[in-house]
Amino acid sequence: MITPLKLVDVNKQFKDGDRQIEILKNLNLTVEKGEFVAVIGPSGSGKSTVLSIAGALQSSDSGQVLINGRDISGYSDKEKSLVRLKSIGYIFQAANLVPFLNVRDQLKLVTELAGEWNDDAKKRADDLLESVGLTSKAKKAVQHLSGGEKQRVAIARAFMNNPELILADEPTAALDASRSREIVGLIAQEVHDKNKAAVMVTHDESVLDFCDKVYEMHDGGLRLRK
Ligand SMILES: Nc1ncnc2c1ncn2[C@@H]1O[C@H](COP(=O)(O)OP(=O)(O)OP(=O)(O)O)[C@@H](O)[C@H]1O
Repeated sequence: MITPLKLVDVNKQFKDGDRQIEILKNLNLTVEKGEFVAVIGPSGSGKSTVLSIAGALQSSDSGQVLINGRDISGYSDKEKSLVRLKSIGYIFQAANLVPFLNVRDQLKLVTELAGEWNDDAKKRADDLLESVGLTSKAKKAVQHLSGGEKQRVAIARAFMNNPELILADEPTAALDASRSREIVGLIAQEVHDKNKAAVMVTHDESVLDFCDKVYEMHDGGLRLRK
């Protein structure tokens, strides 16, 4: 079985004035198919940095980043953008939708970019909208949706290109408690039903019961919380 995400001895430093700070130190993380993993930890401990390295949005200084078994560390920008488009679905704190497009067209857009807007994709868009409860709003411009509805569109969009890996950075930050559980429940459902791998960065302890494993940032690495 191919492992969707494996980080091996990843290091990352940032410049802080004239000194270097080590944010990630020999960090290791493996996420298998069907696994929904949470990463928690104090502000500034490096959670978003882990996610953006796993998502080919920034590079590590050293170590391996294996997406579906292939080390992307040495990939060109063009190769990395292909991995981002086809193999990874992103869900951010703000849903980051295109305001003037309707709900269904948000899903169409990412698949058109991948050159795959065919009959299968159209069916997948409709199935995904149904699974997040938005069939009746498919033609509505997203600027008129509530925060929770926008986040549900973002979830459907993240799954649209059938990526093996889903990365979510504080997906509930803008939502109240009951909407937060609804949103994370939907991510868990998609991950488990479709055998995807997902990593969610969060500070929201009330949604951790949806996750199969919870890791805490500790001294630049990750440790499993019992
Ligand atoms: N591009 C950058 N240049 C310099 N420093 C950075 C950069 N990106 C992140 N940092 C620093 O690295 C540290 C870790 O940032 P990161 O955003 O990963 O933390 P986090 O755990 O996600 O925090 P939060 O919970 O507040 O979002 C912080 O001190 C941050 O200021």
